[in-house]
Amino acid sequence: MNKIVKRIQELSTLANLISNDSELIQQINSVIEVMSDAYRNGKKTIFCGNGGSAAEAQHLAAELSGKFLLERKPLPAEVCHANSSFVTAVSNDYDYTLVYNRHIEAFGNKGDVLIGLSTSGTSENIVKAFQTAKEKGLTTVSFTGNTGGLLNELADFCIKVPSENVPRIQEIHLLMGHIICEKVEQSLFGNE
Ligand SMILES: O=C(CO)[C@@H](O)[C@H](O)[C@H](O)[C@H](O)COP(=O)(O)O
Ligand SMILES: [Zn+2]
Repeated sequence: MNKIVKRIQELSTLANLISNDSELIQQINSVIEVMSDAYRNGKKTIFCGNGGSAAEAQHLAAELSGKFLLERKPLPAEVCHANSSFVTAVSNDYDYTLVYNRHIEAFGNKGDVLIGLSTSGTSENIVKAFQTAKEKGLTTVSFTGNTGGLLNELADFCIKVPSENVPRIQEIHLLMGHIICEKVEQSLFGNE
């Protein structure tokens, strides 16, 4: 089969699989409720990820804090890697695995929601951030691949994409993130 067609079909097969996964759909619904409640209580969302998942994290944060589908007020959302001076200083003076953890120490507050995107679920900087987030009373949500890795046990909600294919998992993460942004926006501003 043509490689291009094969890749497209991998994604559509995976999307089809999760569209029939009632447990996963229920988890997405729970995350929408948790985030909407957090915003109603004046809290924020913090996203984190590495590599392509860092780009997805900041993409989703911008949908909330900038603009998505509705005309409405901005919702506070940020990523752990946006300040390059902070990232380089903490990496240089301490360790890269502590960067996101330190961001949560500095900016995470009880009732905020931390969303970590990690295909393996084992990225050490995300794991450490989740440990600190738990101690500080944030609600933790992970988007992972099929096993959930270490984040499966650590996160309050671990949404596992049933695949080991890193780019396809990331593409589904973005789909789920977009759905969550749409529904949170709808739940907070839908009747305005
Ligand atoms: O975008 C990609 C692969 O599609 C890469 O940049 C990928 O995100 C990086 O290798 C990450 O470091 C992988 O981390 P994780 O998903 O295991 O947490
Ligand atoms: Zn990529």
